[in-house]
Amino acid sequence: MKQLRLEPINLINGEINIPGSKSISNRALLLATLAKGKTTLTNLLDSDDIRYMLASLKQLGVNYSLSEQNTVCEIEGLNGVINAQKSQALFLGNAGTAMRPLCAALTLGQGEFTLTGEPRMEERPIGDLVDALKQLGADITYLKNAGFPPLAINATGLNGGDVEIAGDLSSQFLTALLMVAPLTRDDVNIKIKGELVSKPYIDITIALMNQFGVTVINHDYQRFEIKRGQQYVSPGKLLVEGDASSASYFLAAGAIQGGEVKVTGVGKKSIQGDVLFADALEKMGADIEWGDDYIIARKSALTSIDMDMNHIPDAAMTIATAAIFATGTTRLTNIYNWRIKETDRLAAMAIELRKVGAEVEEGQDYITITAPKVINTAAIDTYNDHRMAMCFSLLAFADCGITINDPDCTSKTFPDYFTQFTRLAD
Ligand SMILES: O=C(O)C1=C[C@@H](OP(=O)(O)O)[C@@H](O)[C@H](O)C1
Ligand SMILES: C=C(OP(=O)(O)O)C(=O)O
Repeated sequence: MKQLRLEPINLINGEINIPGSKSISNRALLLATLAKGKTTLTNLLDSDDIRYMLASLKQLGVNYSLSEQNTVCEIEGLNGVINAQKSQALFLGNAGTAMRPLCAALTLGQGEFTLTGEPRMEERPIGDLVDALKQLGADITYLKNAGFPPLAINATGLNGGDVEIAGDLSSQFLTALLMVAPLTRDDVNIKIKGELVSKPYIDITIALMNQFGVTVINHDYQRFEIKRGQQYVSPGKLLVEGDASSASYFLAAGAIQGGEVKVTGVGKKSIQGDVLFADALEKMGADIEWGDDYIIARKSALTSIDMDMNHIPDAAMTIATAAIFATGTTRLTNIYNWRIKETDRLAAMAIELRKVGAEVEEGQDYITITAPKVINTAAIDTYNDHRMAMCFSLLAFADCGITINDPDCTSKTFPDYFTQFTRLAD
């Protein structure tokens, strides 16, 4: 296994233009496919999760061209649903933002499809989405375990109408349902069962649907209405914002060991909820400056926080490792769904934080972290989870440095993360 040794970093400084948002890239690719007209996406993310979406679209006959760096994509919209003459088997890695939306989108047209993924994808639930799509007439079969990929879809189009969907495991199910709703045969009225998690991701979905000309009426995240007869229309050009979750590592770095770090491509005008990570960091004592299109974090003494992190589950992992550099006990709550992401992140985080000497309490849906008096160096296991690798890079600010096992797992969302991180430390 490859290992990356990060020697102690005494100062981190400078500016980084954050690569495109994963959440926006994959949503925009799918909406551009369904839309009328040609869309040019700029600052598209070039990473595994986006490659799975792009490869699937190609296999489904969507015409697009990519620039040399894979960051500009011109897509010819289908002006409607995806149909396939012969059955198609799509492999979607471990990309939730490809698996869930494509599962829904493929039920809209005609054809036979199978959706498969990496072993971990087969442990990540999709039953709540499948149940909702079945209420609208979808024919979906589980090929291994009920409630989980791989799936077989026999598509004949979706009826509209009233539909209930559980919201308490993942917002991606609702995102997928919302995106297909305008292309069903009737109005769609969605009722959320249970408390919806990760709400800001629904705001991203609705904002992008708006940019493609479709209106969603949101009744306080409990009911959503989508009127029939709406059509996705290309906005022409669409600039993908920098990824706010990816920005979190650099902002935390600035707060712990700046100098100052400026992230560009994401700022106060962002549609991504993960920019609220900067507020959480500020609560810990960081000196934060906001611009329309940038955020700066400067070094300050950090103290612990006790915070509900349901709205920023991905960036919350960065707070967990930043807590090693804060006084007091940090408590991150309402994060049950960390357990069903790339790995069981609550278990993995607890094990790895203990390796560096932290006192950790792992609850079913929370974690508390007390920094050690002396931080130990360790070889951090990353569980094929890009965010485990990236958030533990902050341990390079300890006097003893850190070793990251399998650092290349960042390819899911940020292939050259460690090059960029160490560049700012030079
Ligand atoms: O819709 C999205 O783009 C995402 C939603 C979140 O998932 P959950 O809704 O499952 O928390 C987040 O963790 C994931 O990285 C991306
Ligand atoms: C949960 C994540 O990914 P996915 O889109 O596969 O759910 C993540 O990127 O942290």
